[in-house]
Amino acid sequence: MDFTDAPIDQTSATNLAEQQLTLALVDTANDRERYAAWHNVVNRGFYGERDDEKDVEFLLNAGAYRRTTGVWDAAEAGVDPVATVSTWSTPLSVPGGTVPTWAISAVTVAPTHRRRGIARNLIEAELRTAAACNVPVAALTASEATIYGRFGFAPAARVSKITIDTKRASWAGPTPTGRVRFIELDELFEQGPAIFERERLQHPGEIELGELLWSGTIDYRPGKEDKAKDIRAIQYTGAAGEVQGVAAYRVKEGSDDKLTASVLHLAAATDDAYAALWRFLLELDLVRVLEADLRSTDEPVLWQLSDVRAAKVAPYDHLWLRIIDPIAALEARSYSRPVRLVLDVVDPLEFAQGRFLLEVNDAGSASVSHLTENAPADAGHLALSERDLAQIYVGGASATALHRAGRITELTDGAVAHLDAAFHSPVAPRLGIWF
Ligand SMILES: CC(=O)SCCNC(=O)CCNC(=O)[C@H](O)C(C)(C)COP(=O)(O)OP(=O)(O)OC[C@H]1O[C@@H](n2cnc3c(N)ncnc32)[C@H](O)[C@@H]1OP(=O)(O)O
Repeated sequence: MDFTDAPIDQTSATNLAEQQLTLALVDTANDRERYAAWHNVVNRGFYGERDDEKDVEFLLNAGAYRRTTGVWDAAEAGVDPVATVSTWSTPLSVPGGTVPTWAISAVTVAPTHRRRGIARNLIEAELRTAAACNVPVAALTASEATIYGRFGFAPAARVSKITIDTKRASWAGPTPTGRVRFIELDELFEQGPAIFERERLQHPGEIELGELLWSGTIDYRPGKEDKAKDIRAIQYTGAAGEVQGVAAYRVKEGSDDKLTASVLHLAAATDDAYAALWRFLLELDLVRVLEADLRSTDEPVLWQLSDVRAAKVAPYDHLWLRIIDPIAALEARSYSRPVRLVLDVVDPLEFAQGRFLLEVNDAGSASVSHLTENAPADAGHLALSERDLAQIYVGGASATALHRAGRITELTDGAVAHLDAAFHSPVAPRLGIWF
């Protein structure tokens, strides 16, 4: 079953009906009024501005492919829902490939209806629907770190906010022979997704970028140029003239009167583009501070500065994952070491519950089976929660650290070290966008 065809989850629909609430999908192809209302409720939920006609036009074109779900209260007049959620299936980059993933976004519950279990019903419905569509992983970016652990999500990839004192550091990286030039925002809008797409597959933790997410990333929507007057865009082309990278930035006065260049996004499909775009930004005249958010925790630019202390790096949780089907999820990625491990996974919501034998061959491919009997004596053995599994899944967390934190239990000697060695990703996972 495709994610767009899946019906509304009956368990949550029944639960919500007890409060005279209706769980339903918005027909984005035919019901413009309801979609516009739904989106304005999302904006209100995140304290954003109301949409105008141009926004609705853009959002309908760029966002209609998603499952647009709302909750309506029979006691409320009009078409505004009291809760919203937007979901779609997307490939998530994992070491060695991608895994189909249920992306969850735009979760809001109106302040008039908060803490009545509406969000719980929405999220659990999405997990059940993803399972029914055979999508083994769910993903989200969280407004607050305290909400989603109870649903089995864990912070699987951290990102960094990097702040560079540009007067202290000069460029110490390579000098590519291609060219950096300014481009208009509509060119940036067109070129970005293809570059991002090439870059995405090199980084575990990234999801596919469509127009809607790209527009949010660069803070620009076609037809809304007036809102983006201060955004500048650049492009790097290689010696043969092919576009290899793009970046967008704003320069403004920071709190201490220093001109600050804030990078909205830098996408580089090659190391040359990466170096050329960072160098351009680092050498902007008059600018004293360069800041870039949603960067990797292992960003090469830190090793391209003459003074490493010129950069402050602040890491934080960003990509949250939830394992729905451990067999499909674990078989979708590759591993850094051959191992034979039994994982006893405890999951209060039962999606990932069970004993699994993970066998990784010399080529790093896994075969995973569900065990109903005792763990084989010749395999390493561990016990962990569904959240621990999600946290280590793309290589963004250390199993050793989770073991020392009292979360992963080692049932045979050395099993944690084997788990760590196998799950390690040479490229630090990251997610360079919000969704
Ligand atoms: C993926 C995303 O879209 S992230 C964006 C999340 N949305 C926002 O931050 C927008 C503003 N906030 C909201 O719209 C709402 O407060 C929501 C969506 C966070 C919560 O909606 P509610 O319907 O009030 O949540 P609900 O009543 O279902 O609570 C479910 C559980 O989460 C807990 N919870 C709800 N909100 C929060 C919170 N902000 N922080 C910590 N725990 C929370 C509840 O205590 C409850 O816990 P329990 O069931 O384990 O006892």
